Amino acid sequence: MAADLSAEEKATLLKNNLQEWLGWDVIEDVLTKGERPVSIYWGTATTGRPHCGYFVPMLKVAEFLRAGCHVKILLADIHGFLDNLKAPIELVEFRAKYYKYVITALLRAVNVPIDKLEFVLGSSYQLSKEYTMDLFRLSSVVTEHDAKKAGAEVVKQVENATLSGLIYPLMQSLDEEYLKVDVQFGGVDQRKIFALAKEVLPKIGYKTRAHLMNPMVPGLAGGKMSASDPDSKIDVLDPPELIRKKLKKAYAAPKEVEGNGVLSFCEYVLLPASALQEGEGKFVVKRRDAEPLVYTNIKQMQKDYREDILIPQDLKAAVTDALIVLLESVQRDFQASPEWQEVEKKAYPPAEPEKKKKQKKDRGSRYPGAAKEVEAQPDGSVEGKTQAEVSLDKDAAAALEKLELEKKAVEA
Ligand SMILES: N[C@@H](Cc1ccc(O)cc1)C(=O)O
Repeated sequence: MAADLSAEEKATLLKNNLQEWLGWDVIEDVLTKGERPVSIYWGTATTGRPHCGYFVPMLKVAEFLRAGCHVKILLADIHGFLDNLKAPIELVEFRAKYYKYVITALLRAVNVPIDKLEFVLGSSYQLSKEYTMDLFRLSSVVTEHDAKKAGAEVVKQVENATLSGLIYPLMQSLDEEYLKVDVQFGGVDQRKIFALAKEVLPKIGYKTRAHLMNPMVPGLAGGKMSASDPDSKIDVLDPPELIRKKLKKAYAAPKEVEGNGVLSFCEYVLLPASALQEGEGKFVVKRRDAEPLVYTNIKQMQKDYREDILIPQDLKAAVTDALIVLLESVQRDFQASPEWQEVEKKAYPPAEPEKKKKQKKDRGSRYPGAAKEVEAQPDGSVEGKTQAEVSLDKDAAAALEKLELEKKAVEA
């Protein structure tokens, strides 16, 4: 398929739906020479459950593959560790496995052939002697100030921040060299890390790469994505009824195109996904008392939406149906894979039993303060930690306990 695309057509595909790119000449060079495919990587820190928003970078990955690129997906387990110090590395590794299953299933759901896709686990090379020494070399040419600035939009910003947040952007820069790619792809939130990589790799004798950036797409459900509101994200394993419920709450004000997550999902996922299948993207919106609306591009959708021809209710219903179909495919893969199910249990152990056990113990405690310690606020936060952080701690504790038990079982 890619063989019949000209260098120009490939460039158009690569740039489609991007917000920004840096160092395009690097790509241009490889494309015009035409001797080998452009190689690109996208990295993801393996932390919380990947949600529907992951379709957005995946559709870009699909376009890269279609343009004949060699694509690597970095399952950045060590970055997950650096960003969530509470999570033991074993847990983060299980999450990396879980991410691999999800990403593969998302790509399958949009019919992307993944033979030219390569998964790389961060810890498989980031602990080598060479990498470690290069990290030290980088740390000797990057100031604390610049490392901190680079991570500002990506690394979790906390009080009494640890050194891990400074190591994170350095490693992300180094990954470009070790993954032997021409390009790093990511959201525009990665921009400052990309700029750091561009500047500092030559200082330790490596070449600079090109950087491609996706816009930040508003969340599908709810107004803002919020950790304390579980309804603000749609998990890839959410059942249809829950998807319907969450999408009902989605923010889609009549005639308002800006910040409209439902329209954005059409622009960055549903239209490109159908374009991959049929050559030309097509999205159909059924209406109660009128002919269906058929769209092949987002401009027309936005225009109709502004003019209230395409109304929120019909748009939401159509997106809900399309999403349910996509996720049905993902969930079928999940049901068919006992290995994936096993990994899911280990990567995200249910926090509930842990909580009950703790409270029971605390009730009998001799220390009156102890029971209060685990009391959650209405928003799920505990002692200044957000609900997400709290459940991460619980996940981590539960997972660690399980691992210990398993280790003991193996030893016995
Ligand atoms: N910073 C990326 C993850 C990442 C980690 C390492 C990389 O080399 C690339 C990307 C994120 O926000 O998820």
